[in-house]
Amino acid sequence: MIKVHHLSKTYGDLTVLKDISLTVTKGEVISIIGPSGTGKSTFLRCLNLLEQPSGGSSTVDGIDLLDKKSDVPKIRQRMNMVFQSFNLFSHLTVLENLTIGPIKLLGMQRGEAEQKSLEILKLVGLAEKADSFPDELSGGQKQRVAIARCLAMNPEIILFDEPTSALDPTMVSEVLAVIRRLAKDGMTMLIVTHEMAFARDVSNRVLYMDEGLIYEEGTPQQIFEQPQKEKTRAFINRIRSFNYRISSPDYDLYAMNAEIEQFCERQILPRKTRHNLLLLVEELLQIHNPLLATTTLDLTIAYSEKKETIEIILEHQGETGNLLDKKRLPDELGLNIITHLAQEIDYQRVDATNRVTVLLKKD
Ligand SMILES: Nc1ncnc2c1ncn2[C@@H]1O[C@H](COP(=O)(O)OP(=O)(O)OP(=O)(O)O)[C@@H](O)[C@H]1O
Repeated sequence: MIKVHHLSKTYGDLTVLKDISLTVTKGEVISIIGPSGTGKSTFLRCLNLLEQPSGGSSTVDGIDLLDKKSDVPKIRQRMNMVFQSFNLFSHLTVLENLTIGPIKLLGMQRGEAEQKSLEILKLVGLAEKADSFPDELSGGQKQRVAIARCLAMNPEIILFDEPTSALDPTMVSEVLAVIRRLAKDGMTMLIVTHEMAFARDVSNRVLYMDEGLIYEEGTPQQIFEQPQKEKTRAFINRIRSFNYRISSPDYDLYAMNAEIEQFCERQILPRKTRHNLLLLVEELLQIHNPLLATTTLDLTIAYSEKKETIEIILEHQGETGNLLDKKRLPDELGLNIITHLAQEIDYQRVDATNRVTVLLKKD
């Protein structure tokens, strides 16, 4: 679908992309990770010609992107991009933001464009906001509109440039849930992201970029669990999230806590943060303990260096239900401790999984 050969990009004396080669096939979901300033965004921008590559070649379904005669608007329609900063038209309603592209660029009739756009808004959970203006929406909703607008152009590939970086931590999950849904529906996507837990579970391939190259690539398992090269290892060690599967009510709490302590050490977290994190995890597990008789619990602790946030995610299959719901608890003692330590608590049902996400309060 996309074939990139020896692509390079320089700005004056600065070589940002040295030599990038990549083949993307239909239905692939590829996450691009790596330290800041290593050219991840530049690479995406070169792909849909927001930046002119300095050398190499790049084709989409055989169309040469660097051929001056190629139809750039058409290329951008097929390979549409979602930006960090939403880029919505503030003077247009949500629906108009979606219909303007299909009407003006694809020549679609207004009625058809509106009908299709409403269906897409439903898909991203925002049908009731069709007549709102972007300023009336939260950051997460704006980004979901931006994704819907991108879908309205009926792209074959979507390029996401750090779609959650401009969002408050509490709004990240709603946007990631929409991208997950697209992945499930088979959309081909390239996603530059700093959300490692997400990159790990949504992608079938992960590219680690450094030194102007795709320094290492592999399955999420290979890149996150067994990176082969020194720089990848160092990067992953810095950002890696902690995962622990608990499958019995008699699980070894001490062993798990020791691993969490080790993880905190690697992230160089202050002692008070470690203490609060352990306490929060303990209380959450206490409340969820009855589930262990019938199902497993997946615990993830994700530390974002960039945002300096720690998220605790507890996932379990089975019936829909939020165990942190006051009405379901015999007493509120544990919940009070959790509420005291948490900045935000969120419950979602995603793909038959119950997911509780708790953001640890900052010191
Ligand atoms: N238009 C430009 N002119 C000059 N230098 C630029 C331009 N755009 C990007 N750069 C430089 O290119 C390098 C790579 O930037 P880029 O935004 O692609 O990195 P990144 O890996 O996406 O970083 P981050 O994760 O922080 O977004 C940086 O050093 C940046 O300053």
